[in-house]
Amino acid sequence: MSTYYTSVENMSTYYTSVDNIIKPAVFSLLDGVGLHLEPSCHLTSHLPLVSSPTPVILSVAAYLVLVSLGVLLSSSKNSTTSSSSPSPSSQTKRKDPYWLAVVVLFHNVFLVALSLYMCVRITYEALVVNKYNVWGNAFKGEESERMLAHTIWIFYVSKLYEFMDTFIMLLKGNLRQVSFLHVYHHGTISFIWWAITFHAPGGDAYFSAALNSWVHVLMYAYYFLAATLPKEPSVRSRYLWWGKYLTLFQMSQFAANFVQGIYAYATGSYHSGISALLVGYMVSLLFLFGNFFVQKHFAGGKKKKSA
Ligand SMILES: CC(C)(COP(=O)(O)OP(=O)(O)OC[C@H]1O[C@@H](n2cnc3c(N)ncnc32)[C@H](O)[C@@H]1OP(=O)(O)O)[C@@H](O)C(=O)NCCC(=O)NCCSC(=O)CC(=O)O
Repeated sequence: MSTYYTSVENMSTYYTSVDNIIKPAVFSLLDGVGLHLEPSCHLTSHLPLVSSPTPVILSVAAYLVLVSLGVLLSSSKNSTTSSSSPSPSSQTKRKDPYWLAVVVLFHNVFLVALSLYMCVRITYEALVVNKYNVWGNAFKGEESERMLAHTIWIFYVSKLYEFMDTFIMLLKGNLRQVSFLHVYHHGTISFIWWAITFHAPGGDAYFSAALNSWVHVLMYAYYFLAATLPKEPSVRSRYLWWGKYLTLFQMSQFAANFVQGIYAYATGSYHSGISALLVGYMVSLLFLFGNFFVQKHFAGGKKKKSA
């Protein structure tokens, strides 16, 4: 028992010394680029994973290491089996192990339900309880904003949970899905929402959180269908034809956040550093998703079909 307590104590001392390095380094780096996040918000600073950037930084680092290892392992597995590569017809019949199919099913159902909850709750707290306008809202840190701030915290934590998407892709052997776009998006979005949860979990931040939650209701419903439906191309084109419009909807979301970020920056309604970060980030996502859309539905997609 005492060795257990000693090792817990050692771990916590080790974590504190790591935190003492990472936390000031991150804040001075952010200050250097004009993103002043201190002081922390009193409505969220006591919640887990908020008071310091260290947990989110370590989580992203662990995610990147695991994904790199997963990609290396899958690639070497693919190259050793390439001599006996399966025919396209056997690939369409390839089945995931039962346990993985169940995990994917629950993961997607859970995220549809959670995203729906977050979308409704954030919209209700912002527009009904706090009587926000659609855009141009400052975060005041008032008591009436507590529930909104707490739901934004759930939204931030859900971005860490969404790392599961990449592990699902790797476990299914879908290396094509583990793209730069995907890893860039998953590896950065949690840090951005940590910054918002830490300093200003309300005001105009409600807009992108509510909109993204709504997009994710549809996205995880799409993934749920994609995982449950038979792999025959005729079935997929019959029930998953709307994937193309989902991508366009995601891009419209980024465009709306881009314009909203410029509006918030220009009017000074919300934190200027976070608004500027949002604008730059949306440009990168628009570019990457635009490229994904063209590759999948025009260039690469057409080539694949004719191959
Ligand atoms: C239509 C999209 C939603 C997804 O495009 P894809 O090319 O990945 O779609 P696809 O038809 O190949 O996906 C079907 C495959 O995903 C598997 N699948 C099922 N559930 C999954 C999950 N939770 N995560 C990852 N993959 C999953 C299915 O079993 C199936 O594999 P099988 O065929 O083997 O059964 C697109 O718009 C998109 O987002 N593309 C970018 C890629 C990406 O990583 N997006 C998600 C994070 S970005 C994001 O989240 C932005 C945002 O916030 O809007």
